[in-house]
Amino acid sequence: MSDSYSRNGDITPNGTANASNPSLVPNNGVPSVIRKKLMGYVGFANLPNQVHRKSVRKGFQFTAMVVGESGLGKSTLINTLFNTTLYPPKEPLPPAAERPKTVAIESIGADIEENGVRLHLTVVDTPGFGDFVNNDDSWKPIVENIESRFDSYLEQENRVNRLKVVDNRVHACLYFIQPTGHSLKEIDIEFMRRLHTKVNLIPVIAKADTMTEEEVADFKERILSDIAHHNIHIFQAPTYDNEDEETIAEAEEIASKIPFAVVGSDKVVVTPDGREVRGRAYPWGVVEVDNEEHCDFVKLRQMLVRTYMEELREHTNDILYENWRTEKLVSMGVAQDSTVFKEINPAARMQEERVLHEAKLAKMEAEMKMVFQQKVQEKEAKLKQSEEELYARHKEMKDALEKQRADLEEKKKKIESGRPITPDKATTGRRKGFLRT
Ligand SMILES: Nc1nc2c(ncn2[C@@H]2O[C@H](COP(=O)(O)OP(=O)(O)OP(=O)(O)O)[C@@H](O)[C@H]2O)c(=O)[nH]1
Repeated sequence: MSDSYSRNGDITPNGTANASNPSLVPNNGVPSVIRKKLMGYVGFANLPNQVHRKSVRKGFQFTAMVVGESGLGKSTLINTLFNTTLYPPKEPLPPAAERPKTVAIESIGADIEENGVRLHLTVVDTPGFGDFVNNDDSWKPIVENIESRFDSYLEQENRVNRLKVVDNRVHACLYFIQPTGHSLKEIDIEFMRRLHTKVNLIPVIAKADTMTEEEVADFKERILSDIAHHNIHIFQAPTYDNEDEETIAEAEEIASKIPFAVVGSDKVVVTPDGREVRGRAYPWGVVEVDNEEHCDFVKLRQMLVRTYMEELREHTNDILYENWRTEKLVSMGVAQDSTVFKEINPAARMQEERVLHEAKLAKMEAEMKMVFQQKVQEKEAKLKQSEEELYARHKEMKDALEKQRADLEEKKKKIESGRPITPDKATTGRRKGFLRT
């Protein structure tokens, strides 16, 4: 079967491979992707359906946090977003003196189902935020709550049995900005600055029906410039290279509406032309929640629920939680083992190989030096020994000559004094040799 394919999967007329395939050109040693066309149905096109079936069976967990001053319409918007009365109608607020003096954190959980898909939704409310005379530390209990959720996840990850990990981490934080029409307040900036590395921030302009279209546009511009000025990172809908134009256009359109100017209402009203819509009725007309010309509610729902809920969960897990976890473990003195990354980082691997090679060369050089020194020492020792031997022989010969000279001196003296010279035993004695001949 494979004989009739080229490496890029094109079937050539004569059944041979297409050698001019650019995908085979080595790319700095990194193997290129080889594309294959199939001759028949294999079955992996069903993978998305498998994932879908499994996910539907398991259901989904999503935790959204709502932060903003009292009365900005947080509960109403959550009810409107998930089309349910998650928050029952509220009692009027007690007098200021009787209200708690700190920001409280309250969660409401609900299992909701749409077309057979189950979602366990948790909404974390933060009553009291921004409601005090001094709101300097309003962000603190919220950061602590987000971090304690990370802590609980880390603790579950570190357990021996990790089969039942419950993800209570906050996946998105809707931050409600008061529709003042000016720019961000100190408390807004402080909150976003403290939270943007820990949670996916989605800023919304509350009760946008209280402003005109132009006021909303100007306000958005000022908010965005404040956000950019303070280097605050807000969640952006991601786009991928291989996505179709429609998806990219949708992501761009959603991004263009941030901060979302929203209107919330869980009531159905009748429009002048007789339609029943979710909205707010005014003497001058009806503001429709689900009408994109009236507000950005639809785009917010698209971002939070319809299109990017999974991206929000993924970004929380892969980036925000991962960064927090790294910082936490480093602060606890747990060091990162860099060798873990050597397989996935070719540059680091090459560097490591170079260091090893250099070390090997240095070792060889040291060994050669040692052998050389040893040989020199041996040669020196031999030379010294033969020098000593020569010296000894020289001394011996010198002594012998001295003795000979002394003997001759004595003979000479005797001759001069007229005494007969006693022949030397060695020279006068009869030699056996003479007698025999
Ligand atoms: N004009 C207008 N009013 C709204 C909007 N959303 C909610 N409201 C009204 O504002 C009031 C407060 O709304 P809530 O949803 O209770 O506000 P909240 O932010 O949850 O208030 P707290 O629970 O006190 O923090 C209610 O009377 C709502 O009907 C909106 O988009 N526009």
